[in-house]
Amino acid sequence: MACDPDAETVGNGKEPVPSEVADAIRTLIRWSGDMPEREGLVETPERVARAWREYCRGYGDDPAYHLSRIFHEVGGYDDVVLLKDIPFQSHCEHHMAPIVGKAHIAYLPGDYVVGISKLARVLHAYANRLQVQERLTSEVANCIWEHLKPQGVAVVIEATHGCMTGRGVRTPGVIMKTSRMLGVFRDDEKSREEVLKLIGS
Ligand SMILES: Nc1nc2c(ncn2[C@@H]2O[C@H](COP(=O)(O)OP(=O)(O)OP(=O)(O)O)[C@@H](O)[C@H]2O)c(=O)[nH]1
Ligand SMILES: [Zn+2]
Repeated sequence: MACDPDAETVGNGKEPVPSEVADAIRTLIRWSGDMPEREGLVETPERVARAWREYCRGYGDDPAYHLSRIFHEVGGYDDVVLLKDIPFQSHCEHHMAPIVGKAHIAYLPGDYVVGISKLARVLHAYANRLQVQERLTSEVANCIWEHLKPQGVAVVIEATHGCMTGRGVRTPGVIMKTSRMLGVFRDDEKSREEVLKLIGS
């Protein structure tokens, strides 16, 4: 079941919800202790189904596509490019609970640069799936490494996990931080220190 990556069409009420999906959500509501037939919950299964299609629209969004329009470096700029504090939402694959945070994506150009919004698009294409934060971090870095062919990539992600706040260990305020460094940011300590200082997180 592929998702349409376009948020304008996914989850906007136009897509029919298969009856087995709505039935599954009714079962979950009943198992949670409520009555799916009561007035306020009658339309909830369809809403929830569409909401999940929207949360998971990344399955229909090819991250590499966003890096398919790259261009030769312009203006002699040969230093780090950083997109900082990119907000994102994802869902953990263990509990399907929200992961909410921000990402910092930096690269040291090789022969190519890319429109800066495309880095955020790559992030969202992977984040809008069921994830673990470590894999999300690696996937974003690897995709940029492979398709932009830079000298270095650094991806740092800081996020809170709903499965640790509203349930389970119930420890609000905890931030999980992950990083993935490739190329010069992995191999050269000075370059790594510089990019981490620029990210400043
Ligand atoms: N490493 C990592 N762990 C995650 C992520 N999201 C959720 N988790 C953890 O996944 C683990 C699943 O552990 P289980 O013991 O199988 O599940 P559980 O009994 O619900 O665990 P508790 O959350 O401790 O109640 C938990 O420790 C979660 O905190 C993530 O992105 N990365
Ligand atoms: Zn979880």
